[in-house]
Amino acid sequence: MVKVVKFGGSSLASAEQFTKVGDIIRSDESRKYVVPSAPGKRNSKDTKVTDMLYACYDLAENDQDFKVMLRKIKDRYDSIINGLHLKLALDEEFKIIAENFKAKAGADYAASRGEYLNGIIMANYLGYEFIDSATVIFFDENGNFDAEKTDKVLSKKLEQTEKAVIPGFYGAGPDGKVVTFSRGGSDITGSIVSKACHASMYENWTDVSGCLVADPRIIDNPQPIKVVTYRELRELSYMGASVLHEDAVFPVRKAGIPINIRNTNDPEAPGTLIVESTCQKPDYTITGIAGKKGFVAVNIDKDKMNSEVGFCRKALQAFEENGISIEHMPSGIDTMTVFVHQAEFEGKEQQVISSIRRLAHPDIIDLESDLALIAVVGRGMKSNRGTAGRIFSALAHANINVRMIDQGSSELNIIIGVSNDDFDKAIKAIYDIFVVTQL
Ligand SMILES: Nc1ncnc2c1ncn2[C@@H]1O[C@H](COP(=O)(O)OP(=O)(O)O)[C@@H](O)[C@H]1O
Ligand SMILES: N[C@@H](CC(=O)OP(=O)(O)O)C(=O)O
Repeated sequence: MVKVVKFGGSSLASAEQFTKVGDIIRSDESRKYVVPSAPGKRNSKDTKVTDMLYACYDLAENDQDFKVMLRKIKDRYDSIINGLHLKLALDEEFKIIAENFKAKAGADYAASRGEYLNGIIMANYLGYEFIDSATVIFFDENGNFDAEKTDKVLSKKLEQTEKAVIPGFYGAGPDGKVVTFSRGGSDITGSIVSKACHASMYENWTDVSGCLVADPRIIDNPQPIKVVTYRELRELSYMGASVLHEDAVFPVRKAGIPINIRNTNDPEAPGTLIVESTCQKPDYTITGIAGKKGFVAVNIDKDKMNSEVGFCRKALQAFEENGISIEHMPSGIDTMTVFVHQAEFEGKEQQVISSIRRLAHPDIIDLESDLALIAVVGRGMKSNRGTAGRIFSALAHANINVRMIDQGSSELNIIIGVSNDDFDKAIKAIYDIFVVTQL
C-alpha cells in the first residue's frame, strides 16, 4: 500500500511544524511519497515564503538590490535547518538562485524555489530521495500541464524510487524552464504524484481538520465534513472553499483514488474523505456552503425573447468577443441574466454593452454590480423536500435581499446572489439553519 502525503505551507512554516510532519510520516510505513509546499505563515501577521520570493524577484527584474530580501528568505530556511539540527547548508543553492535572479530567470522560477528548497530540507530530514519536479512534471509550449508525458516519466521514476520527496507547485516546459501551477498548486502536484504511483490514498495535510461546512474565516469553528464526493467538492472549491485547489481533483478522480484532508496540528482527527460516490448520508441536509464576492449581473430584456431562435447565442457571443468568462446564467421568459466577474468586466463594460446591442438587439440592458454568489451544495438536497424554502426563510429572517436564485439541474447545488455587503451575514444564516439549529 502506498500513500502520497502533501503538506501545505502552514504545516511546514517552522522547525516545530516540520517535527510534527516528520512524526506523521514516520508513524505510517505506507507514507512513501511526500509533496511539500514552501514555508507558509507562522502567525497571521507573517509572510509566506512564496510571496517573499515574488517580491524579491520583482526587485531583481527592476534592477534593484534584492540581496537583503533574499537573505531574509535564506534566514527562514536556516532557522528550520538549525531547529531540526540538520547537517545541511543551502549557501550554494542561494548563490545559484541569486545568479539566476540577476539573469532574470522569470517569476515562475523564483516562486518555485520555495518548494524546491523545502523539498531538499524535507528529504534530508526524512532520509528520503529528493526528486526535482522540473525533471518529472511537464508543461506544454502553451504553459498547460502535460498529463501524458508527466505520467509516463513520473511513474517510471517512482517505480525505481522507494521513498521520495517531490516538491509541489512546479514543473518544467519543453525548453526546460521552470513553470508553476496557479497559487495553491502544490495540491495539484500531490494529486499527480498519487495518480502516477497508483496510490491507495492521497493525504492532503493542512491547518484545519478537513473540509469544513463553511469557511472558518466567516463561521467560528465550523463542523468538518466527514465524507464529500468529488462533484460536491468541485462545486465547493470552485465557489471559494479554498482548502483544496480546484484542479487537484481531476488526476485522482480519474484514477479513483480517494483524498483525505487532514490536520497536521490534530493528526488524530479523521478529517474529510473525498470519494467518487458514497452511500453514507451527510450529517446535515447540506454538505457545505461556499461563496465569492465581486460579480456583476447583466440583465438583458427583450419582448418575446423566448420565441426568437438564437437570441441567447447572440447575446453570449458579445461576451465571448470581448474575452469575458461567464459565471452563471439564470433566465426568465423575456429576460436573461449573465453573471460575470466585476474585476474582469469593469474595463470592458461599454464594449460588451454595444456588442450585445449590435448582435442581439435587446430592448433593455441593465447592470447590477457588487454582488456575491453563494453556493449551497449537497448530495442530500434532492431527497429532502423544502431545502430551498428553508434557505430563503433563513435569509428573509436575517433581512437579506435575495437578488438571484439558480438551482442546477443536478439538484446538487443552489446558487444564491446577494449584495457583497450581505455576504457574511447570508452564510451565517444558512449555516445556522442547517447546522446549528437544524430547524
Ligand atoms: N470550507 C472550508 N474548509 C476548510 N478550510 C477552508 C474552507 N474555506 C476556506 N478555508 C481556508 O483554507 C485554509 C487551508 O487552505 P490553504 O491555506 O491552501 O492551506 P495549506 O497552506 O495547508 O495548503 C484554511 O486555513 C481555511 O482558512
Ligand atoms: N507555495 C505556493 C503553492 C502552494 O500550494 O502553497 P500552499 O500549500 O501553502 O497553499 C503558494 O503559496 O501558492
